[in-house]
Amino acid sequence: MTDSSTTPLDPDDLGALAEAGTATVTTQLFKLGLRNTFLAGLRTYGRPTRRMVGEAFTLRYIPAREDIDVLDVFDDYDHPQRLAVESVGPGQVLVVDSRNEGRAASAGHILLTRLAARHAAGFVTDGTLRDIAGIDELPMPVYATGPAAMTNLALHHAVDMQLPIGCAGVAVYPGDVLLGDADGVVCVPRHLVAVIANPAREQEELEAFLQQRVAGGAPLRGTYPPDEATLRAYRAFTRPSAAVS
Ligand SMILES: O=C([O-])CC(=O)C(=O)O
Ligand SMILES: [Mg+2]
Repeated sequence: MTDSSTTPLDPDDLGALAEAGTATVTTQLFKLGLRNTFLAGLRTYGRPTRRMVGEAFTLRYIPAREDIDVLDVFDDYDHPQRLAVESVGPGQVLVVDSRNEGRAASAGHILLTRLAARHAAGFVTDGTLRDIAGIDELPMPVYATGPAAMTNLALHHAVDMQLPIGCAGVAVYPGDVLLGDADGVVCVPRHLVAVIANPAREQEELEAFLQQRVAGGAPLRGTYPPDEATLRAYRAFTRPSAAVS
């Protein structure tokens, strides 16, 4: 296993991923052989002004048991769910393994309001959320499968944090980078962030050019993927002085 948890992250690389978006980033990871990086089936909530990008802070739920998971356990402020919310650092994304179990919520408006106040970059669960109307007003991006009113204790037992988890069928290691946009969330293994940042930026710029050509009436043949003539036109468009020499 690659222990990349200490690989430094360059803010410029994170910016490049955020600009590129999840579609381009999943393609870049696919080019490296990684096919299972997209957390499928999640919806986006909140009113963020920017795309979600940040390192994963993981929290794991296992199934609740009636004799252990009673409402009184929340009297303990050090309950792992509460502790996780109060431990996430600025710019980190709290990502919860809820086992795709949506019949009880992974969190609610108060916990996610606190997370936003701690300047977290976002919240991701493969389960559901309660108080969804309030959550949808938060300035922080939130991803979940939908709403459910029942509190998490009914079916979830928060057991540990900052260990590798599965979320929506994808392995998420603490410190991996989660990128979210309107398509959903992709998990970028931390050591690959620097590898794909520039290629992702280049793919995004080229595709913006191709998109304009197709919108202007160009057929797919010769344009998408671009043939030599289209690539020459692209280079002339991006570097006019280099193209004439
Ligand atoms: O009990 C819960 O699941 C948490 C909750 O409602 C909230 O954070 O507002
Ligand atoms: Mg609530």
